[in-house]
Amino acid sequence: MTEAAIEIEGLTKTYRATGGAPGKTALDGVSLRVPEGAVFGLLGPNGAGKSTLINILAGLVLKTSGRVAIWGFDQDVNPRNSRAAIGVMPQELNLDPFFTPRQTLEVQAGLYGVPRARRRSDEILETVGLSDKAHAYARTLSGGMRRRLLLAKALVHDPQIIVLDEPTAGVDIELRQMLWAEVRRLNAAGKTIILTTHYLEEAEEMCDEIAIIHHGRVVAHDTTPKLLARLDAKTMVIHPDGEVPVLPSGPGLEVARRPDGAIALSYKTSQTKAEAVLEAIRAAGISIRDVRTEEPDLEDVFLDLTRAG
Ligand SMILES: Nc1ncnc2c1ncn2[C@@H]1O[C@H](COP(=O)(O)OP(=O)(O)OP(=O)(O)O)[C@@H](O)[C@H]1O
Repeated sequence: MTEAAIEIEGLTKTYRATGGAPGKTALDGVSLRVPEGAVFGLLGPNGAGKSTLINILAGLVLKTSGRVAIWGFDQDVNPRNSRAAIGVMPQELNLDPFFTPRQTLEVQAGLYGVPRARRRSDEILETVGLSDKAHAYARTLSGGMRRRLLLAKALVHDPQIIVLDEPTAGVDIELRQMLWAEVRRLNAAGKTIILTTHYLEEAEEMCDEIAIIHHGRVVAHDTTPKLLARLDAKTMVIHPDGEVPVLPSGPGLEVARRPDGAIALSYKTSQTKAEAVLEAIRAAGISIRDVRTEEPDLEDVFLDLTRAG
């Protein structure tokens, strides 16, 4: 088994009641292991507890109970080392408006105790495409540029683990591509990546492993292919040659007409073989002009797990 980049055991967080608002349990016994070198997706509906979890990892929110170890360092025993091993690109675009990108990175490097000789501010600005803005005030940067700068900030102390909290929410295609290319590059260089996203297609494409959080609990955690295999559902879509007065039928088959004239036959791959589906089509006297299959995607898995409640 690969080493764990992050190990979380029985993590809970209850925000205290304030000014009339009741207390809120945002994390309710979360246990997770993020393997070294993974691109790990943290998914969940709004309010599921993702930001709370990330903020605890980043040392910005205090947990109520449980254990968190980052790069082998227990947060309670070794807070400095565990903080040094992780860099977080937050969701909010909060930057000091009077610092230039270069100053921002230098200040961040100072906070993390990176010696001058080992600072790479110019190189990092180049990587995120901000070299020409190195000396512009942060308040003059566009939203996309601020996001690039936040990523740059997360990289300053060269952490082993990089957390990106919804990095591509509301960004244009060019920036999204740059961010994903950067994630791939960092991962190829050996970094462990944790990201939250609302774009399930992206999680499906980018992540080796995915955990789905719902109401502060982990409701699923698996490799992406295994998570997708869970639904065990397939749909065969055929375009018939000619009229189809009677739809095919058979055990375990759900059959429907589509508006474009296609016929969709859904079945569970564990119970029904494709051959049996084809047999049902032939038995109904249908000749097939065209056929394709549809498999469930992450969105189906996600909805299946989070729909109830
Ligand atoms: N500082 C706080 N005080 C009280 N409750 C909070 C606080 N921060 C978050 N919560 C509550 O904890 C729960 C989890 O919030 P969190 O922000 O972690 O969810 P999330 O999964 O990141 O959601 P989103 O995708 O919308 O960012 C929510 O019910 C939220 O209202």
